[in-house]
Amino acid sequence: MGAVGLLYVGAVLFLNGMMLLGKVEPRATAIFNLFVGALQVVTPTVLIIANPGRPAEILGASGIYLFGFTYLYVGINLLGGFDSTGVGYFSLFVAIMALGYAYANFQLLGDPAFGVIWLYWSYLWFLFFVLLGLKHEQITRYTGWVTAIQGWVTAAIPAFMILTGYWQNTNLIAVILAVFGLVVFIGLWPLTRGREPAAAAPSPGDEAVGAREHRHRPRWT
Ligand SMILES: NC(N)=O
Repeated sequence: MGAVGLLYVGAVLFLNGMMLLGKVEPRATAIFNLFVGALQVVTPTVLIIANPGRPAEILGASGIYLFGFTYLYVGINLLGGFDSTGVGYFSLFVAIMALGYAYANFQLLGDPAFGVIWLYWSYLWFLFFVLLGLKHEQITRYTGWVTAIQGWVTAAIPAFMILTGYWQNTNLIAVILAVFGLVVFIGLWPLTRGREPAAAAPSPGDEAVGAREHRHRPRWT
């Protein structure tokens, strides 16, 4: 059941990445955050109720709320136009907790591939903290790319592999993911630097351009 939710996590991360890259209007993205946020609160609740007395299942399910609440929080923030610092500092909490879940996957649950995936999520939620909590908008484009790529690599593809029975040899998958993450997320840094969208405040002669930028820029930063 967790894999079904994870599939749609892939979609919401992809959409959020596209929003940060200025491709999707923030309020349109907000609605899908509400869908997936609700799904990722219902899913662990059902898993916990269905698995009483199974600590490993409950441990696995407990982490899903970190993300369900993130997506609900983002969706409501974007629709209401609220300040992003709450989501930003909640993301710091998620980034720290994700290190604990990475450890649990490596040491307690015997799933090194998901250990690495939790490290990816810790990194991404730390970027959300820097972007939304500390408001360092210069990493918007970098964060957009990392978010969209993680949607596929940490969620949609693993979920589909689990659902189809191809999620095997998790030691090998862990090594591939670790190398991929290091190469791509370091390589993206110089490629995305200095290529942020123009500043939000347009000059008086730029009204039409400024209005267009404003429509497409995520207002959660
Ligand atoms: N599991 C996540 N990142 O929603």
